[in-house]
Amino acid sequence: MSSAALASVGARPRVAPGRRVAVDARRATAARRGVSATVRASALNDRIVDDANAAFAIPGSVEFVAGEGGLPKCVLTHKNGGSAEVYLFGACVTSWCQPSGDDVLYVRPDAVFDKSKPISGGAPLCFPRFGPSDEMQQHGFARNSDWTVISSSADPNPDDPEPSVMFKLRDSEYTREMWDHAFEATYEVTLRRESLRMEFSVRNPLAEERKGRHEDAPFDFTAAIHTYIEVADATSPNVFARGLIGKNYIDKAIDPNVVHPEICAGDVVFGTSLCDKVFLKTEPETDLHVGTGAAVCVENTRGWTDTVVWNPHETLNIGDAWKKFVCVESAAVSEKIVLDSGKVWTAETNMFVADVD
Ligand SMILES: O=P(O)(O)OC[C@H]1O[C@@H](O)[C@H](O)[C@@H](O)[C@@H]1O
Repeated sequence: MSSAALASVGARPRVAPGRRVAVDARRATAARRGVSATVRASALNDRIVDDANAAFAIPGSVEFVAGEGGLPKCVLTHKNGGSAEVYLFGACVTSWCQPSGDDVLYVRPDAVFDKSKPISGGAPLCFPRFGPSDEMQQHGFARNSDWTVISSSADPNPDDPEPSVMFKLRDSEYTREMWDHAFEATYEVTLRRESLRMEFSVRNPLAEERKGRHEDAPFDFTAAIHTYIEVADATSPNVFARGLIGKNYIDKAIDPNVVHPEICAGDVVFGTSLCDKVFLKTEPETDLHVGTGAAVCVENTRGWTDTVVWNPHETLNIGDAWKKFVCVESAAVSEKIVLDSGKVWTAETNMFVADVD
């Protein structure tokens, strides 16, 4: 060790031995608390998995297991070998596998499964705000909340069941701190032979159902299913989104508050810079050609009005992983949805894979 280094070690402020012990003791207590909080969280997760299995498991079709970080997730399995996985945290679909085992969805390498932030990947649900907001976190609190399971089924045909699970989220102290409205949201995910169906509903309950909580009043919201789709290489000319020509779009990479949207003149390609485009009043179907001779078709069969296409390019700290996905998002953002008391708004997305070569 050089004398300069020795001098700097010696120059450290001295801590009185008693104080050091106190600090160490506090650290040890905090560490013990951390450990017992982790143990408690893990016991709670196990109980949620057990309870969900007891109430909603359907052998061979619907099962609940501990996923990444021990978080509870639902696994839907189709007789044809396909499967889908949905975390109760955020009601986030993180996987949709074809019978071949290929996953259509993409989970980012920086995704964490400890509830410190939404799951970054799969198909996070954005509600009651899409994008940044003064009232709450980006894309709303739904993807940051624990949803509960309320039903499952494997109807309609026992010989060809379509496994399905439904989740519910209601207002809580946490949500009302940001958005002071009573609401009930449900989200149903169904694995069909050829497709994945996601139905999202929001209900504004009547005051009489919530004694003393609130008065009948409308609320407004925006929403989206923020689907990450895996692609071969986003920089390839064979990777593009089709179905948006002639639609007005807001280029958020340039100005999210633009007044006069541009008109889409061709397929949407990626690779040169951030792509963050909100296409307004779109047709039901947008096809993402993923560069393998297949396209993932995102069909907004009900409710959704708009389509967002996002590829971050190098704006995230995820190395080259930005080349592995493109988001095609079913959205209701061009006009806020206004929902009166007693009314329900429903939107449905159906995804399927098509050969394009
Ligand atoms: O990192 P987040 O919060 O999941 O958001 C990712 C992106 O989501 C897209 O839907 C938005 O259009 C982008 O502006 C945003 O950056």
